[in-house]
Amino acid sequence: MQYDALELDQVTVTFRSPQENGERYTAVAGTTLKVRAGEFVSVVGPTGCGKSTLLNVAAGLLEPSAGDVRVFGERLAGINRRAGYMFQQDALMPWRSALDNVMVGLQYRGLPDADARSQAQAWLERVGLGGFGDRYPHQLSGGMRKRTALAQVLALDPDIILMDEPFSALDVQTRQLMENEVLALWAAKRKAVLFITHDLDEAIAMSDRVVVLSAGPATRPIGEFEIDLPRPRDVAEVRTHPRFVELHSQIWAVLRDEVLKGYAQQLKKAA
Ligand SMILES: Nc1ncnc2c1ncn2[C@@H]1O[C@H](COP(=O)(O)OP(=O)(O)OP(=O)(O)O)[C@@H](O)[C@H]1O
Repeated sequence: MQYDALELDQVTVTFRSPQENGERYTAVAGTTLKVRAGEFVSVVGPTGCGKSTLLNVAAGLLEPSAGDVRVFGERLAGINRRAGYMFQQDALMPWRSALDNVMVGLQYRGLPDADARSQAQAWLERVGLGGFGDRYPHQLSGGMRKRTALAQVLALDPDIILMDEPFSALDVQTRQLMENEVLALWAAKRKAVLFITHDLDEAIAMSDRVVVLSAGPATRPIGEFEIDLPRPRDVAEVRTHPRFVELHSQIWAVLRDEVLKGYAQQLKKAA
């Protein structure tokens, strides 16, 4: 039997209020979500609905209040060692060069320095940064830092890649370049990907499947769509495909009300 790479089974996450007044906030409720081996799944939902919370649960950084996480059929306890995680913000160490940043995970794994260095260099070349290994993060552009972070994750050859709005801080052109690069790398290695975004166009262009979350509290999936667009895809070109337009309007019909609810909640919180 082939297990799913990742399975969130009836996951609920309840946070205690930071004010210590005993209040609780259920961010995610009874969520079941699966990513098959080699599948690219995006999760979209309104701002603040619980997307990062779900990813943190999948990474094993946050223990669900109820429900289970299974990784290739095994119940997850602690950190998900088969997953690599790419965050919204840069997670590069500012005091290490790009090469040293990519090397560090390999060194932690016990690889001799010379091997770690040559593998890290090969990954930097694959993401187009072969000549930039000696630069420090502050000497790199936003896109280059993202490429370094990508090399850092991919160098560890994880079976599952978790990405939390990794390109949201980039300008549109750099973002599309990065999206295409991720798709090309993914096509070569076919890892399971769980990709979080609030950008529906990005989700459709990249994915095999898009899962729509409801507005919080007690967020849960309210729609799931197979993205049957041909591959390989160019994320800019695929947007003009008639099927893309059709899928976009189908998914937006489900997402729209939730986005409005999410927005109204944000306004209430801010008042
Ligand atoms: N550690 C925490 N303690 C209390 N509440 C939290 C905690 N982490 C998240 N929350 C709340 O849970 C909800 C979901 O947060 P989360 O960051 O998962 O949303 P998101 O969909 O990723 O948001 P965004 O789209 O803005 O990135 C929010 O209302 C948030 O305030």
